[in-house]
Amino acid sequence: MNNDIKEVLYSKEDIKNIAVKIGSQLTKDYEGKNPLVICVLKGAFLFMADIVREIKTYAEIDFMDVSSYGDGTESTGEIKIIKDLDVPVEGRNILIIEDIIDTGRTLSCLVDLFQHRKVASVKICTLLDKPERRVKGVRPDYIGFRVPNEFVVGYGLDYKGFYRNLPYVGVLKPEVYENN
Ligand SMILES: O=P(O)(O)OC[C@H]1O[C@H](OP(=O)(O)OP(=O)(O)O)[C@H](O)[C@@H]1O
Ligand SMILES: Nc1nc2[nH]cnc2c(=O)[nH]1
Repeated sequence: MNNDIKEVLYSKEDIKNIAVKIGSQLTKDYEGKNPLVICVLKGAFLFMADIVREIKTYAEIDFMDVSSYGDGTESTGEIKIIKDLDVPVEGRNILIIEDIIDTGRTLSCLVDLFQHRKVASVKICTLLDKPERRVKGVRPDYIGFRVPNEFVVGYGLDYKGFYRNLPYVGVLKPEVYENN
């Protein structure tokens, strides 16, 4: 699997360090606010697990499964809610955890949904931001790294279901796409 990677962009250590840094900021920002921290599945599962352990104040967690990519690397422009939250969100301080923001369609849809559900606040924490690809005006509040306009995999991010279990974020070799 490692042989399919052209370049490692963020190592396991880079990711650990940024999770500690963002976690410490979140601890300060959410002290006394009892946030509901929401993991957007599947890609954010590893970042969620790392980031919540760095939030050193009371926080509840929940999961949503949302899909915006039908196959491979191209956006379909459609957002599907596959699994909704287990708890009501009215009046809550919501912190959405994402692995990547690309076109912004997924987050734009989610922020609208939470505002419609009358939350007290909604903020976004993403490991990766790819601002060059934005078609919706979504601005994350906490960003791990700004990535170039390349399709990245690893640390939760997949290509056709694979590579999520890589401990780092990297770029696939072109021949991997060509052979698929
Ligand atoms: O900004 P956008 O263009 O909307 O893209 C970002 C979304 O794409 C990825 O999810 P994906 O739908 O691939 O599902 P997954 O997390 O299950 O891999 C990622 O986890 C974000 O949710
Ligand atoms: N795996 C992966 N999923 C994405 N979804 C939106 N952008 C990306 C990306 O660069 N990699």
